[in-house]
Amino acid sequence: MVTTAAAAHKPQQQQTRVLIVGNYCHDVLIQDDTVKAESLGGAASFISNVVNGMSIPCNLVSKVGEDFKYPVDYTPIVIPTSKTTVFHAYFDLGIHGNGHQDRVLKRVCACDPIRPSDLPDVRSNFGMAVGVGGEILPETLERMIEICNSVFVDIQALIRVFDSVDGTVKLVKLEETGFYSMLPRIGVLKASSEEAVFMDVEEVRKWCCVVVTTGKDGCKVYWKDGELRISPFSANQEDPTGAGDSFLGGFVAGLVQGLAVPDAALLGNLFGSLTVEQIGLPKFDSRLLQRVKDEVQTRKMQYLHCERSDNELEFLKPAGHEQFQASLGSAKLIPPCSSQARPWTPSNSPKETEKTPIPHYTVQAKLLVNSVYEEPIQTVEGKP
Ligand SMILES: Nc1ncnc2c1ncn2[C@@H]1O[C@H](COP(=O)(O)OP(=O)(O)OP(=O)(O)O)[C@@H](O)[C@H]1O
Ligand SMILES: O[C@H]1[C@H](O)[C@@H](O)[C@H](O)[C@@H](O)[C@H]1O
Repeated sequence: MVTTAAAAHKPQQQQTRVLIVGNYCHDVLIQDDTVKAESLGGAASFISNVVNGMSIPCNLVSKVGEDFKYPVDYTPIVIPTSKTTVFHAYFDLGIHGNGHQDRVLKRVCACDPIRPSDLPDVRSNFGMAVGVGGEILPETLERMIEICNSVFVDIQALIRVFDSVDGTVKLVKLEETGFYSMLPRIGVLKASSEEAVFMDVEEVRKWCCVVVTTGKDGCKVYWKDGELRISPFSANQEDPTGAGDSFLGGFVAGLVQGLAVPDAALLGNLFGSLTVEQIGLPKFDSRLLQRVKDEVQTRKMQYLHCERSDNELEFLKPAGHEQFQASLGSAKLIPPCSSQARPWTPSNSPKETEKTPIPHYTVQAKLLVNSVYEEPIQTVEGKP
């Protein structure tokens, strides 16, 4: 893996494998002025969901307020003087501003930033800077670079700014942020295709690996000397929320287990495709997860016949990549252990007369159909 000079000089303490840094949040999905669903959100929750699903040990640093309302595997830091970060996602088809194709996001509450002193005093193999609401500060990323062998960054943690009146998420150019000079010391920068236009990919790829996710078309990996398109898996999209986060979780899960970049990106595409098929935080079927883990083990055995370096990202497609893709694709076809009712989705917006039963699609999300939701939707903290 990419090892930074700073990391190489640190005393080798016990390592946890993956350190995820970013705030949990409350997601509210809205269409036609109605709350359609609420879910645990934040890139940290989607990524840990995948990494845990793949049985990879990790540690997570997140801040929430006392109003935080979901059960989670990694206890967040509770800030008594702050509220949990809240995002409202508007799926109204009429809204297409600000480069968002499928939804407009508004941050209506923001919890405190994560500071260097909040990070554990223990080395990690992979650090993931995955903020959603501006909680990753330049000094936080600096500290992550010091304590992690390789740092993966979601560009959304770096380039989001928030409208001072209604919290609408806007993006700024990466060069204009205080993070730009750190690029040579990070391992991978991940962006969606909408976010990628806010950086000069040709410039950034000279410094670190760039992965651009392209929705139903999969993703593209750029590095100094080359680029590769990685094929998608087909999916019936219900809700795009968190697809990029789950992609990053799958990608890192693959790399942690020693897969080459193209194979790890396939795993990212797989988890991205599984995520868009459910609303909010997805619940992965246990048989599917087992099969994916088995396929990864089989793939690793195939690597034993190839000469590979242990401390650098391997970019070239290893022999058998297409077979690995087919195996993961067939894992996706395993019927789920239990069938699920079809919930509300941005694309199948329910008619007034439809009475959809409330489905139990994930333990950590609840669905409000033609809502009996009584609290007013806030557009900005403290304002109706
Ligand atoms: N409709 C789809 N069909 C199949 N795979 C998809 C689909 N949408 C997304 N994916 C997978 O998920 C990955 C991430 O999707 P996308 O590029 O939309 O990220 P994103 O815009 O960052 O998502 P979000 O902001 O909602 O987390 C893609 O690279 C792809 O592998
Ligand atoms: O839960 C979601 C998810 O993490 C998205 O990737 C992010 O863009 C949103 O801000 C967040 O509310």
